[in-house]
Amino acid sequence: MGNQEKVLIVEDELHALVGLAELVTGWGYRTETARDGVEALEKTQSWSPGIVVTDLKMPRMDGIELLGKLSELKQNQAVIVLTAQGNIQRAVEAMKLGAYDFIQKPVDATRLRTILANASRQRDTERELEITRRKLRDTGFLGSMVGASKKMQQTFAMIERVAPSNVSVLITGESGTGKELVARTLHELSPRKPKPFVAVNCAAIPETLIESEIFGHERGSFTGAVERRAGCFELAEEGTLLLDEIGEMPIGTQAKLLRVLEDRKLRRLGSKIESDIDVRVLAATNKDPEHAVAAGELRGDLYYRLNVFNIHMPPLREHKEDIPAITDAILRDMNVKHERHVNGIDDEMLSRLLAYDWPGNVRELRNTVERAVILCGEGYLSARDLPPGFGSRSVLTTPDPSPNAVQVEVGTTVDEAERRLILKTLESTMNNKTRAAEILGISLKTMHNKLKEYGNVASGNGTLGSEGDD
Ligand SMILES: Nc1ncnc2c1ncn2[C@@H]1O[C@H](COP(=O)(O)OP(=O)(O)OP(=O)(O)O)[C@@H](O)[C@H]1O
Repeated sequence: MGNQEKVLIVEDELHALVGLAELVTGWGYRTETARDGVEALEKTQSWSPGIVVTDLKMPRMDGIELLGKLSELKQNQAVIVLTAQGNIQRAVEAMKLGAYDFIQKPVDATRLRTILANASRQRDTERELEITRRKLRDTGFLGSMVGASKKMQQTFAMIERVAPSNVSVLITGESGTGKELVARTLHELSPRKPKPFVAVNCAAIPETLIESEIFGHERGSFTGAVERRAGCFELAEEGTLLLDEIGEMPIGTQAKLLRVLEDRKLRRLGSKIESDIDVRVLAATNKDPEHAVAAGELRGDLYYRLNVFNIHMPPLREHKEDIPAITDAILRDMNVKHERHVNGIDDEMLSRLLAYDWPGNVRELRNTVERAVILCGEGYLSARDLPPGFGSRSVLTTPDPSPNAVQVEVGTTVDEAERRLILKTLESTMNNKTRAAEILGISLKTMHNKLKEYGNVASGNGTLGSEGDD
């Protein structure tokens, strides 16, 4: 066979150990041996086997403990467990802990050979994927994220480092910098990938509903709770939950959230029963979390619980060198979305994009390019396809009253004047509600409530309470 896969065989019974090692070496694998879990751990560190075949019952450290330690180290070995006859529960336990497969003793050589061949094939595929991922990262891609600048490469490295584990991550950065995209990428690169990713925007949900939205409720637990409803935690079971705009969550709800995170147990509103949960929790905020803690908007203990790792997204103006590549990726998306055939952008447009400060960050770039793709349709985008007045001023930082003025005649009610101002500001931010709320000095929650009043219902793709980009 000539397979050069490295196989570590762990067995306390010397006779069996030697026999297995000879067998496996005879099939063309490189083998090493260990007499218990402790020795096996040392060998995995120094020799990096792709496959570990281990007995369960051993002195010092047994097979189950070894499995746990290996999965903590995240070296992704395929672990094949040897179990005593009739001890199927232990085998099931091992599979739950991430073992690749199990085989009963006395070992059937044909079966072991097949399992090893399959495990080795799977390892090859994983390695190829890893190489492709690394190549892509070197050229500036991580999942759907684009960025070859030093700042983005540092972010990518951090994402790759923390993605496979279960730790909480607090993602900070200005609005539109890609915080939600980071959360999705963390999920995509984690073993939770096949399970749901649920995002909930805490600012977009009225205070009275937020607890039921997050924790779920039983029928009749409050007025309006006509039927039992699963909350975000349950929807994200075994997957990942992003709590967006965490600083906007009411303080009382923060206390309940902290308890859920600490106990890993959940009780729906109005229920007496607690159930175990397995959800990885990520949080995002565009505020400075330390200021939010100092201002009493974010509980300090919750902040420390969520901020096990911090990923800070830089504003686009600090990594403008990524603008061409990000624009390219957006163009490809928009061609598909709007069935257009745009090939690229011309030099003048590119220099205009590079000269601008992008207060709305990548979201603003995305909206600008989308508009241009719709207008242009095919060939190359040119400066003509940019919005009127683009770049001559920053609509978001220094509003110029002339093009964005709101007409308010005497006799207009205060409510109506407010409505016009809110809608006009929203128009100037290309429907970016977070930016508009910032400009108006109101909370995002108030913005959403107002829009609901005006009959403009917030939409989002799979995001509960999302403000939507487009
Ligand atoms: N590095 C990137 N590469 C490609 N697209 C990006 C990148 N960063 C952000 N985007 C895109 O920009 C848009 C805004 O990103 P996202 O919604 O993740 O920002 P955010 O920081 O969560 O914003 P907010 O604070 O307003 O919720 C999305 O369409 C996202 O796909």
